[in-house]
Amino acid sequence: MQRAAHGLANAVVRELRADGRRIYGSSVTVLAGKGNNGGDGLFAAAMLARRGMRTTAVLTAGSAHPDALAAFRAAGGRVQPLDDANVEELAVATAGDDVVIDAILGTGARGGLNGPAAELVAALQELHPALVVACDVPSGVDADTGETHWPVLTARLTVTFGGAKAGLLADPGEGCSGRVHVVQIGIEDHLPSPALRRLTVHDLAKLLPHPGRRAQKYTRGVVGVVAGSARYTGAAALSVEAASVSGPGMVRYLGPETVARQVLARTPEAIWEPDEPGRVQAWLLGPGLDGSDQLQRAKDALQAAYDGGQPAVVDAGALELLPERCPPNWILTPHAGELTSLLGRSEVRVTRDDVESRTLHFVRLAAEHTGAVVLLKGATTLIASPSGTVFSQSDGNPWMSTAGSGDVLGGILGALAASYAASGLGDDGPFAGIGIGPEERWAAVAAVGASIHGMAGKAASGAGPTTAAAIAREVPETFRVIHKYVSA
Ligand SMILES: NC(=O)C1=CN([C@@H]2O[C@H](COP(=O)(O)OP(=O)(O)OC[C@H]3O[C@@H](n4cnc5c(N)ncnc54)[C@H](OP(=O)(O)O)[C@@H]3O)[C@@H](O)[C@H]2O)[C@@H](O)CC1
Ligand SMILES: Nc1ncnc2c1ncn2[C@@H]1O[C@H](COP(=O)(O)OP(=O)(O)O)[C@@H](O)[C@H]1O
Ligand SMILES: [K+]
Repeated sequence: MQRAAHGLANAVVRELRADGRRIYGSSVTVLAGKGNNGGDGLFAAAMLARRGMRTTAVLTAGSAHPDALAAFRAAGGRVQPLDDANVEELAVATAGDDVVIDAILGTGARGGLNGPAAELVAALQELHPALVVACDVPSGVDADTGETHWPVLTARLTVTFGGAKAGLLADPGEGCSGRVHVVQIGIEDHLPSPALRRLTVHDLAKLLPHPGRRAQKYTRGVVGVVAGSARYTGAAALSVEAASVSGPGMVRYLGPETVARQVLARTPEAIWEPDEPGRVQAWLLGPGLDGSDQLQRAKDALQAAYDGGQPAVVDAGALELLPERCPPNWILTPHAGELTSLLGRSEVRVTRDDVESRTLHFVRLAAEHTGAVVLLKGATTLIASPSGTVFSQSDGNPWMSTAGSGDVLGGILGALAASYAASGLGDDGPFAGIGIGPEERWAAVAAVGASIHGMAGKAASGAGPTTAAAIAREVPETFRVIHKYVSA
């Protein structure tokens, strides 16, 4: 607990300094519950008091961790028990402080806040405190699932102990957590392996396909794309362009001539396949499909992938064409609305709101039911393997929620699937090197794609508007940025 508190106090100090604030004389209020989470918060506040901060503890449950409370008092902290009568007064006072530490509930919570603690947090959320730091997990967020019991005080920083909890890496919990800082407290060897895995740029550097010296286009992987229609020409143009710049040997486009002309005007490297397509190592099926001809092409391609054992990235309109059970090297890419329909196909009746409030649960369920990798798009993208592993990537920014952004993701994924299918995901390759087992490799491939898409989008956006086309154009530079980490 001392290590955790120390890590928390240090993180508060760093955050204040980064804001250009002095530590001495600044004010901090810790909202302390009665369990160990409150204990961590009180010990941390005692350390901050000894560094000259003006400290207040609001005890939200009447009692508090006895040793931590004693340490806090001994360090000169002021104690304010919360009750029905003083909620408003304490909310206003707390919101005026330089720092608020949320240490009401941690991993031992059952359900969310209630009574005066809930009222205090709801009032504080409205008052927008300058800096909120959550202890271990924002109170009200389920540490195991990311499901939230409102109200929750949105943190700028969550200081968590031992390892990043799943609830900090899946929405809506991630949306309440701000940046996540992990403090090692010496119990890591005894913790179960984390339920969610996030690939870092160092992982990507190891995993990205790299053409060997004697590479030629057919050894690097060919991706077949069935996308677009007279109505949604752009989806074809964007997904083919994105596929083409994501490192395959070649892109074959299947679709009507009118659309193909526009696709080729943008990406002359692509090959139009009016009739029987040539061989491919992977498929991208679905962006912007409309009309029976394109649906038929997607159906035929899906059948070819099924029979030939090729990976297929299945998006948008093609999600309706899936068989009941998919091969484990297929990657389905629904957004929350499409996941709702996908689950409906296996008799799981949910609304989009249900999916958005339990992202981890439903993405896992969809992978279980379909047998495929399911990539749920959103601010945080979750990728569930049918084997149970879930990756969480959050590399983009909200400017990426723009029409066609998903088509670009599809193109990136299709190209990567072709590259990996051509080079093999081998037993002793880079995936094994970073502890990714054979049964979770296609999910890892999808996570690589989601991460590249996010990084490219963030680079294209900076901190302002961007377009899907700009995201695609940023992909080659994103590969170069990642490759710089190879020797780092
Ligand atoms: N584990 C470790 O190795 C380490 C753990 N560490 C720290 O411990 C934290 C976990 O501590 P914890 O187990 O004491 O639980 P915690 O989250 O403080 O709250 C539970 C308390 O609140 C109560 N309560 C429950 N639900 C409630 C609700 N809805 N509304 C109101 N009250 C509710 C419940 O009381 P009950 O209802 O059972 O009487 C209980 O007393 C963890 O997040 C981390 O900060 C670190 O020090 C590093 C090492
Ligand atoms: N708030 C957000 N922050 C970061 N990325 C986002 C956000 N919202 C959406 N995205 C990303 O943008 C893409 C949107 O895809 P999709 O919903 O299929 O849109 P479209 O069909 O218009 O292309 C996804 O990759 C998703 O992860
Ligand atoms: K907390």
